Amino acid sequence: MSFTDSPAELAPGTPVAPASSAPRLLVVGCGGIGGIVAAYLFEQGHDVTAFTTNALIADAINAIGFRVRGEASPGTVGGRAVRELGPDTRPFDYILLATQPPQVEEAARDAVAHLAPTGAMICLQNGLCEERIARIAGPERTFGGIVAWGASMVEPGVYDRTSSGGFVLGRLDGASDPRLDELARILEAIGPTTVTDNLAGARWSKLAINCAISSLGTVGGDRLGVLLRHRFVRRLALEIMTETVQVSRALGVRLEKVAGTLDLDWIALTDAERSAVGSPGLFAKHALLLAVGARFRRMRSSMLAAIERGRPPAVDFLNGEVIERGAALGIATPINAAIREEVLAIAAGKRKPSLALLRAFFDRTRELVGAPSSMRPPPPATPAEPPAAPPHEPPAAPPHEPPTTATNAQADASGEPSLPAANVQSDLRDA
Ligand SMILES: NC(=O)C1=CN([C@@H]2O[C@H](COP(=O)(O)OP(=O)(O)OC[C@H]3O[C@@H](n4cnc5c(N)ncnc54)[C@H](OP(=O)(O)O)[C@@H]3O)[C@@H](O)[C@H]2O)C=CC1
Ligand SMILES: CC(C)(CO)C(=O)C(=O)O
Repeated sequence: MSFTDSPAELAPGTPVAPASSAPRLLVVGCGGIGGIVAAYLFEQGHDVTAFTTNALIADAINAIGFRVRGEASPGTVGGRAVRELGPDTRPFDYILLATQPPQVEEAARDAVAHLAPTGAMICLQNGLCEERIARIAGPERTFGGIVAWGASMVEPGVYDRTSSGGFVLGRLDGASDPRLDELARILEAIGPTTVTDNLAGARWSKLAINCAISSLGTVGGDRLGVLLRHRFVRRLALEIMTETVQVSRALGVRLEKVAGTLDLDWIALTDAERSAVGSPGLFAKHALLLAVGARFRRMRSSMLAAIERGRPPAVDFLNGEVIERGAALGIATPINAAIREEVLAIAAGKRKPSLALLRAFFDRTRELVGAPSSMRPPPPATPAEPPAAPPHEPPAAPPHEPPTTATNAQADASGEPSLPAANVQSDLRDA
């Protein structure tokens, strides 16, 4: 592939082929995701440049390298981070955008001059950012890259991979593209990577998860495992995901399973489940979320991390998208709207994230959903459950046992405290 000095947008439908020589890769943003992606790419010997606007991060990486720990970690990887890209920089074939959503358009505008005419920018952001980037780089040069694993930057240049998982790549128009296949082969070193012809379906499924997990994680101020042990948190997650699924269905989106297993269409609450408690279906959904919480227990909301670093939260790119698109379609999204307000209050310093704050949020929002509270007072064997209890009791628990996956909560490779099976059983009662 030959590079030109003035990369330009491709006309729609222009056939493109991957670079015939080793592709040049640029990672923009060296926080949790970008730092780990860059570390793996350096480790694999790719032609990669890591770019950050943050001097502390660049200095730490340039002094010691990328220090990665956690799931399948490569350890410390030598590599450099730059804070400037000179005009003579050779164009890149793939620019992986790894900023938070509020900064992604600015980052793309700054980087687009360095994108090869036949290259592509990859949105690693949660939300629906591809549409924004396509306006900057052109739809032919915009790929979605759904990140199905978790990461945190614990200090500049020090990264914690909080779960395994890979990527789902795709184009907005769903077309096949040899560049997607090439990129998938490159990213496979980080985790299993698939190419989808239904990017919208995969994006909306991930959006439903982030609207719940990232926002509840921000208000609750803790890791996923701790939060999802609480029935009221799972109930909120189900309500937020249900609203999101309803909007996506109205938009005609065919939802994809997340990581090939988590089926958002199935997990969305039925009308009966929204207003009643104690059905076997609801019990199974709680069991699934409990299993997800056990499997991904170390995940921590990147939105909470951004707020802690004094950055704006991505909530308008997550719940905000659902609220806005729902309003245009006449679909009510009261819990998404309420959690957005709560996140903004935290970002403004008016509230501090905590489990008690999340519990108060749950109690306050019961009237919005018109559903009876499904929470009975915590059983004595579950000390983690907060004391505030709704006044009335739910119907008796369904008779059957939760799926075995829920009790797998004890299996733990990370050294994090695990959830005893007895607690899982009692916690699932009265789902
Ligand atoms: N963390 C996770 O587990 C997951 C995250 N994601 C998505 O990945 C994205 C990144 O998340 P994460 O890595 O955790 O976020 P971080 O906040 O840890 O990292 C983002 C980094 O981008 C830097 N940055 C901001 N603007 C620019 C710019 N214009 N050019 C270069 N760098 C810039 C920030 O600098 P500074 O440090 O100065 O703020 C920060 O270091 C998010 O959009 C999130 O939606 C998806 C799945 C999982
Ligand atoms: C890892 C997860 C799901 C946790 O909220 C996430 O995507 C994020 O924080 O951005």
